[in-house]
Amino acid sequence: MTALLEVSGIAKRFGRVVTATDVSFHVGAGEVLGVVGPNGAGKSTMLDIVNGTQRPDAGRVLLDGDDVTSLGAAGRGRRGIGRTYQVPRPFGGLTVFENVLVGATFAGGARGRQAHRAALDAIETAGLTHVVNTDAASLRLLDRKRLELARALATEPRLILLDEIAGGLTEAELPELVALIARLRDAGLGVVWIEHIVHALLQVVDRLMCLAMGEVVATGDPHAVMASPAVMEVYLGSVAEGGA
Ligand SMILES: Nc1ncnc2c1ncn2[C@@H]1O[C@H](COP(=O)(O)OP(=O)(O)OP(=O)(O)O)[C@@H](O)[C@H]1O
Repeated sequence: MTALLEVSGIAKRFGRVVTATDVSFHVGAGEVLGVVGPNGAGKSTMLDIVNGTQRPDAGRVLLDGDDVTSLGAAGRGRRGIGRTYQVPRPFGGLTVFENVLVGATFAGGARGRQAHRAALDAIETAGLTHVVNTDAASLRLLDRKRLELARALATEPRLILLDEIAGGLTEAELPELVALIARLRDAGLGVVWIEHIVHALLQVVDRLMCLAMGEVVATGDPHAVMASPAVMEVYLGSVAEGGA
């Protein structure tokens, strides 16, 4: 069966910094792949390569079996790849609705009533209806995270890439976000979720991949991956060095 996303043999370097060496993984529709790894492992760069904001030096990105490696971010957005960023940057001075409408229109390519409908659906799915007309600049962090998600959902993606969306949330706020991601998965989206808060990831991911220094250290059953000697070494090593 063709995976929703198939990434194969990706290599990428920035000057002398190697951020990916032969990285391969796949994600199905209705599946959540968690991605862990120390700071600088190449996790965000991998999302950049999947959504087309960075070009790999080698390797291919297939969406539903179609090679999209040569498409830019806009083209991939229209093919169904949505993305959130580590640091939410809503347009201050615009309401939540206006921010999401921008996502639906410019990233999603929708117009008029269709864009309006996509924005409202995304706002409802992300749990932002109560602040739909609030200035985005005044949102608390959890709602800014939801807004980041709603802007991506407004493009009506089939695959959504989440970059540390739980970062900075309180323990009390995490279950809401985890439940929201589970709902996306249950609605049939493929999800790739990079996160340092491993216990949140483990509540929802179907498979886990650990990256370190641009290489896949382990991938598979989430608990087995976290317990594997290679991953323990990555984490104990990075703890010993004062990292993540
Ligand atoms: N545009 C760029 N130009 C030069 N170096 C870059 C660029 N983007 C990323 N890098 C480098 O590539 C390496 C991997 O960065 P990346 O952000 O992908 O790691 P990460 O695993 O997401 O880290 P973190 O968990 O801290 O977000 C780092 O050494 C980073 O400095």
